[in-house]
Amino acid sequence: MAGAVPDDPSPLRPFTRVVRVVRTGSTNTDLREAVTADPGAWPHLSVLVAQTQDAGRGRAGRGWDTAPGTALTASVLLRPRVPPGRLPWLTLLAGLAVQRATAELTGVRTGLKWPNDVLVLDVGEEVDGWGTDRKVAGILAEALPAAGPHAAGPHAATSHAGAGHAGSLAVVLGTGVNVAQTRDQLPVPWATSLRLAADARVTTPGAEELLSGVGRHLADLLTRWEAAAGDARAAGLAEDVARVCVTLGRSVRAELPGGIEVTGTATALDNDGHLLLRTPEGAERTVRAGDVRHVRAG
Ligand SMILES: Nc1ncnc2c1ncn2[C@@H]1O[C@H](COP(=O)(O)OP(=O)(O)OP(=O)(O)O)[C@@H](O)[C@H]1O
Ligand SMILES: O=C(O)CCCC[C@@H]1SC[C@@H]2NC(=O)N[C@@H]21
Repeated sequence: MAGAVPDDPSPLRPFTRVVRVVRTGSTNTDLREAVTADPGAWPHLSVLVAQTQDAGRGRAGRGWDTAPGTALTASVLLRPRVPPGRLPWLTLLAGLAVQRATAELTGVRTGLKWPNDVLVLDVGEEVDGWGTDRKVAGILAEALPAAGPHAAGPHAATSHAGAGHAGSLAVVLGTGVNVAQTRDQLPVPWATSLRLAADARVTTPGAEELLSGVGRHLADLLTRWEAAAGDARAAGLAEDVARVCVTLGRSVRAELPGGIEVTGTATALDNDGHLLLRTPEGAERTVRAGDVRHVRAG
């Protein structure tokens, strides 16, 4: 990462450490490398934010393209005190934090597409796989391999009993939000930005303001999630996610790893945050990973 700026003297709450860079390839790649090299320097809820990202990464090896200075591109280091099996919820909870912050700051109606997309709802012509919704943000969660005694960091010192692996998991949670792009600056027809989607009378929030909103919601959701040892249903979080997850109730085509395709109606999220589908034959299928496209019923 080039042009590292010294740590902010008045860090954005609730982040524990804020590092800004002017320009880099990928904040996820940088944060992974930095945490691996010096785990003790990156407490739970540290954030690395870049003004410009030149080689952003999306899910499934795809790129994440944002014109300089038009987007929020940030990665947060988390050491969630939950059993590893509950980790799929993290992407959904981060999506919920972004959904809430974007809606709150712009008045734009946003929702989640399982598992990692934040959408602006009902704003355009039909686009295959996206309906009339448009993608405004994406989440890329990457778990780090367990490391030595420092891996738990200071956060682990407060770990609650019963979480088992308390503090030993480290996850880099990347968030990309399209803030101010014009139509021409967006890489795909199903993308939008907050500026394009918001009422012209609304001032689009800056990336910093957005980051602060996302951080506040994320910290709140994580506290509730950890208090229930990762059981999102018990914490009432599964319901919160389901309320804004527009994939549920839709006809979808899921492309599973290995190229297998399953179609059906998305009915629910299971206890681990996986998507349940009811196939036309009446069978139930669990989608744990892969791409989901929203298709028109009938
Ligand atoms: N700023 C952005 N906003 C919304 N979506 C984006 C953005 N940048 C990249 N994408 C997404 O990334 C993908 C394009 O990335 P890339 O050019 O690496 O794709 P690819 O691997 O060639 O994709 P595909 O297999 O979909 O053709 C698209 O699927 C698109 O959803
Ligand atoms: O929708 C996706 O496929 C996920 C996109 C995630 C993009 C963010 S931008 C900040 C962080 N750094 C990256 O290289 N990727 C994530």
